Amino acid sequence: MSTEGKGELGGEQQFVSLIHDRLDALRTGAERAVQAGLARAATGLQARLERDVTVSEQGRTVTELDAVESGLCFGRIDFTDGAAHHIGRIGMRADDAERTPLLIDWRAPVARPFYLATGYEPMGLRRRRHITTRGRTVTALHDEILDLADTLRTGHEDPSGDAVLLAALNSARTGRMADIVRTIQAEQDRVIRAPHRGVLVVEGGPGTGKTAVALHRAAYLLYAHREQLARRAVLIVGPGPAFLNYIGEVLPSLGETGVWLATLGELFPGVTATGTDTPAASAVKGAPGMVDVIARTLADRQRLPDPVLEIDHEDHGTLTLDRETARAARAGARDTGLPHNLARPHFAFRIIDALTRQLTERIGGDPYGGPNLLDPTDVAQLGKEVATSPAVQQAIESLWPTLTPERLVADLLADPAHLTDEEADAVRRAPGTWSGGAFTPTPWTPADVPLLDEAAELLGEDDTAARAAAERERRERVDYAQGVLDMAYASRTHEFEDKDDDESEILGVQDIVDAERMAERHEESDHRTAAERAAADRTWAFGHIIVDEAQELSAMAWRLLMRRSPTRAMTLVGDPAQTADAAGCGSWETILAPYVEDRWEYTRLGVNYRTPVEIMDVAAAVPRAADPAFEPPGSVRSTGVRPWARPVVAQNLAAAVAEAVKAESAPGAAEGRLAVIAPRALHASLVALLPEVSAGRSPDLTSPVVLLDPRQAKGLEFDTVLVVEAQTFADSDLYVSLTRATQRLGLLHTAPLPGALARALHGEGEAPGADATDGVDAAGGVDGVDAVSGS
Ligand SMILES: Nc1ncnc2c1ncn2[C@@H]1O[C@H](COP(=O)(O)OP(=O)(O)OP(=O)(O)O)[C@@H](O)[C@H]1O
Repeated sequence: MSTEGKGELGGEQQFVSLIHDRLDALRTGAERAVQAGLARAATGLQARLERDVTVSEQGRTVTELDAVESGLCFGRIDFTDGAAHHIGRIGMRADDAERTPLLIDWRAPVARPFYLATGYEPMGLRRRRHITTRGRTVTALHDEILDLADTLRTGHEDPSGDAVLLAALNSARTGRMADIVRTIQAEQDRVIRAPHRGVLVVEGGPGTGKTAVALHRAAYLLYAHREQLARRAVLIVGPGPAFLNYIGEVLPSLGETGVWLATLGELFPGVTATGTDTPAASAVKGAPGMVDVIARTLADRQRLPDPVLEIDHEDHGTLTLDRETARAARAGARDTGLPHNLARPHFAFRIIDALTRQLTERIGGDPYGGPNLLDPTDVAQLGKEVATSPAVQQAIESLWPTLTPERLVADLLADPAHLTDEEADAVRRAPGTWSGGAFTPTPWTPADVPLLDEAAELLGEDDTAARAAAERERRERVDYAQGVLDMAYASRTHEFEDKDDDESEILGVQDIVDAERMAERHEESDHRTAAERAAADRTWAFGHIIVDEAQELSAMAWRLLMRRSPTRAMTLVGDPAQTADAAGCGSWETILAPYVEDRWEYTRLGVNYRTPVEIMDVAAAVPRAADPAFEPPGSVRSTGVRPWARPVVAQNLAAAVAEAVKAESAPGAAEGRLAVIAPRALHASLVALLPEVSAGRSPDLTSPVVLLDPRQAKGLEFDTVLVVEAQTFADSDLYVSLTRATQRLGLLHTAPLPGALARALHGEGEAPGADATDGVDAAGGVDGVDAVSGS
């Protein structure tokens, strides 16, 4: 056996320094281009356009290059045929004539053996190397020998092949999710690189990497289908603002900034959903029956006179509109099949026509039964007068009002019809409150957003005025562009003029671009990314949609998402055992059948990378109580630290939590971040005793101690978790809360814990202390050992 390890670290250091120099050069180039662009006085349309495009594109490049700096190169694969590639966050080429590849993008097909090769299936590899860096310094190498006949050794061998993975999993959390690009596991890689078309469902228990995989899949899809997806944008839907903050850095660290991360509550432009619903309200609002309820509420707004409507026409006295005439007009408008606001002119036309006939009859009617005395011009004039009469317009508005989605849904919630009494009571709410002469609208909730979207579909947007304005603007741009072209023609060079135009090979700008095209190009100079434009457009069709915690979405939410995904290119990740929302939609079959029937793929992730086995054994007792066959995903780690539980008397609860936080933050306990997960009703009292804590709707997760309610904890993770009053949590909330810790878990409770959980904590058969005692004293120190059971 020989060793080629001498100088291996030095060799890799040389390479890493080289690619960082190259990164610097690329960044400097982009920064200079931005500076030069900003300094350039661009007067013409074309020049302005070019300048703006350069500044925004190069600006984005600078941001992207900055973000991939850390851990730029993390791997190397050596093939048995002597070829070798370094793998990194982005692809880079040398600045030579051949543009020699330096660093291979982790998403490139050639990088795949880095993630998939095994001793059994080496995929042509002799060796896989993990390169660990701090800043620009190489600090460690871990080599796996995949060609068993290979006797060369480097001195950096990692026989188990999981040292880098375990180091990543054991490292202290930062409050921001990190990418897993260095250690993607084979089952995850297959999901990440699955075909872009169609619906892919990825199911897996807590900590199996569903979120990580979803994010890396977005980056992969953008790499593999850049042309298409950069234009149509990728949307990732996550459960809440705290979660989006938590995952916000992953995609930039992979060099991707063009993905829109949003909660359901953000998917209706112009509406910020800051309100919350009771579980009963969200269940009613999410049910599929709401489609019918909204449609019927809208139909109610298309009213009929009862029995007649008297219209006081300014010039011609009272006109009467009877129920039958209005009904015929309504039927005609409905028969157009157009949305409400677009069908309104059809209704109005029929009403105006009927009223004009009435007036024509009154003014020109022959009492002896002869033909009407008015000629067609008089009738047309009368029609005009009727149509422009404010009283007539008002009558039409009262029967077929122009509606906004906000108006329709607010009215529905204020006075819910077509629901059972119980459902109506659950959702009923005032549109707002008056105070000191000012009206404050009731905030929208996330469950309102799909209702607004549904209403918007039924209402349609009367965009006649907007389209006319857009056409006016376009004409102005064309005229301006024509002016620019005329000037360009007038100022063409003498040489050019000396030549016969037809034969000339020198093309002027007017030869290659006409005014229409130039105006279009100006319009294209909307420098927002596709993701930014998509965020502002309710009708945007996304190139791909990824839904995290997909099990939470209601039937109404799925309707909204499917509208945004006409091609049905979607990745849905979730875990039915963690379903918390009462409106959560049940099985994947139920969710997907209306949209794709059974044409969807299903895959499972089976390894838990987050929660050590000691914690998972306890957490699994919760779903197992309802389903004895329940099997959690197998944990990849064990810490030797058992979760603890401590009963406390109610009046001491906040003090006991503060004490536990202190003890769990002391040297010797886990480093990193600690979360207290407690019912919202306790937050005020806990905040009072935890001065350093970050709490609220979107707490700062990078703070050492964070206070969350169980719903906010969804998708997050911390080194240490303290669950307070677990016995009050719904099962799924409890399961989620218990599976958030990477190192240590403690429970504080003022009443007995659910039996199955207590037994798991205390060891089978041992009854927990049901009566609360003063836990602070009884705890006898929070050393990670259960003070109650004494285990
Ligand atoms: N291949 C991997 N390499 C390193 N870390 C990983 C890997 N896969 C997952 N992890 C880590 O495991 C933890 C759990 O991952 P993630 O949050 O994606 O799981 P999840 O399935 O979405 O969990 P939950 O459903 O409980 O929210 C994260 O810290 C993630 O970085």
